Formats: sequence, structure tokens, C-alpha cells
Amino acid sequence: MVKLSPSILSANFANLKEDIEKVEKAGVDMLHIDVMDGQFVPNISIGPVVLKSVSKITNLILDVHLMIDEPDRYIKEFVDGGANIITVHLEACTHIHRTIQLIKSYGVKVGVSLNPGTPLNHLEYILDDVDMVLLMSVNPGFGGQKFIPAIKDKIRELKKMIDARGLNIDIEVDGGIKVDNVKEVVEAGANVIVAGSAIFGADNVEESVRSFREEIK
Ligand SMILES: O=C(CO)[C@@H](O)[C@H](O)COP(=O)(O)O
Ligand SMILES: [Fe+2]
Repeated sequence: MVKLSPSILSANFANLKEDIEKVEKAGVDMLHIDVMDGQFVPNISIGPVVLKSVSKITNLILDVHLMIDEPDRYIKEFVDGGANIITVHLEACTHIHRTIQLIKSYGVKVGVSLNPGTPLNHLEYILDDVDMVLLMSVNPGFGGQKFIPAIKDKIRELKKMIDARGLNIDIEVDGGIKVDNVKEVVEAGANVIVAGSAIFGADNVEESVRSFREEIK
């Protein structure tokens, strides 16, 4: 079953409750929360305070994507804020193994994200420890960018690595996913789809979610 995780980065922050209710009603599975520190990525978004408020108004799985340097400093805040899965960037962690263990110690799920230019072999010694791998299909920092086609091969390779080890790990793909390319991403092996501008930016959110579902069923 492929899960949809719309990114609130493209929501209207002055109207967040209403926007979240719309996607929840439309039947999405998760809510993708993009956290940016202006250091690891050239943009600043939201943090644990907003997450905490969001957690009080939705039953969706809170899928927190941390685009921040040395995230160990803030893991507890995001756990307390209601995160169900916390994904960190491999490139932002000096001791990725330690960060993974720290997240797990709080009893939440853990994901590791790779930028488009980071090779899959960096996962070699940590793959067995994670619940999800998030492959970026744009360079992180902004919504509304164009999907990088080479990532489809990367998804296929990752799927092979996971299957070869007999693991049950989600493959999330994030960046530039629209109704007209989601099928290729799913066919390549992704089972968690992030879409920001294509869902929250759509004129009709419900219709957009329905179209995504049609494509990936
Ligand atoms: O993490 C990021 C960007 O860094 C994403 O989650 C984007 O917010 C996805 O937006 P679209 O590319 O779907 O508009
Ligand atoms: Fe994201």
C-alpha cells in the first residue's frame, strides 16, 4: 500500500488548521513536516512549537523531515512535539549511527535521508537500523522544484539493497512529485510519496489527492 504524505511547506500557514483538515478528509496517510534551519539548507521554516500545535489538531502520522545540522540537539523537542517518525539527513550528522540510536531510544520511528548527490553506499552499515529511507528528488530547501529524473534509478537500486537483505523498510521520495510522474516513482519502488505544491498548492485539494490515488492504485 502506497502512502501519501503531503508537505505542509506548501500549505497556507495563516490557515494551517483548515488546510490540514482538508488533506485529512481527503484521505491522506501522513503529514510531512519540513524543518529547515537556514544552515543545512538555505531556507528557514518551522520547528517543534508549530509541530506541537499541529499534533493537537490531527490524527495523521506526523512525518518529520529535519533539514538541520547536527539534529541530535533537537530530537527530544520533536519527540515532545508529537513526531511519529523523525528523518534526519545523513549529510547533516557527524555520528549518524549515534543519531539513529538516539531517535530510537525515544520509541519513535527513524528515517535517514539522502540528498540527490549522496551515494547509496553510505547506507551500507546503517540500513538494518532504520525504518525508512527518504530519497530527495530535489536539492532540499524549497518546495515547488523540478523532479530530478536520475533519482528513479536510485530508488530501484535502494529497493534491490533492501530486498537483498530481506528488510522491511519504507522508501520515501520527496521533491517535485506530481500526478503525472508519481506512477514512475512508485513503479521504481517508492511506497511513501511526499507532495507539497501538488497537493496543498492545488486549487482543489480533494481532487488532487484523488488523482494521486488513481495513479498509484
Ligand atoms: O523537503 C522538501 C524540500 O526541501 C519537500 O518536502 C518539499 O516541501 C516538497 O515540495 P514539492 O516539491 O512537492 O512542492
Ligand atoms: Fe521534505
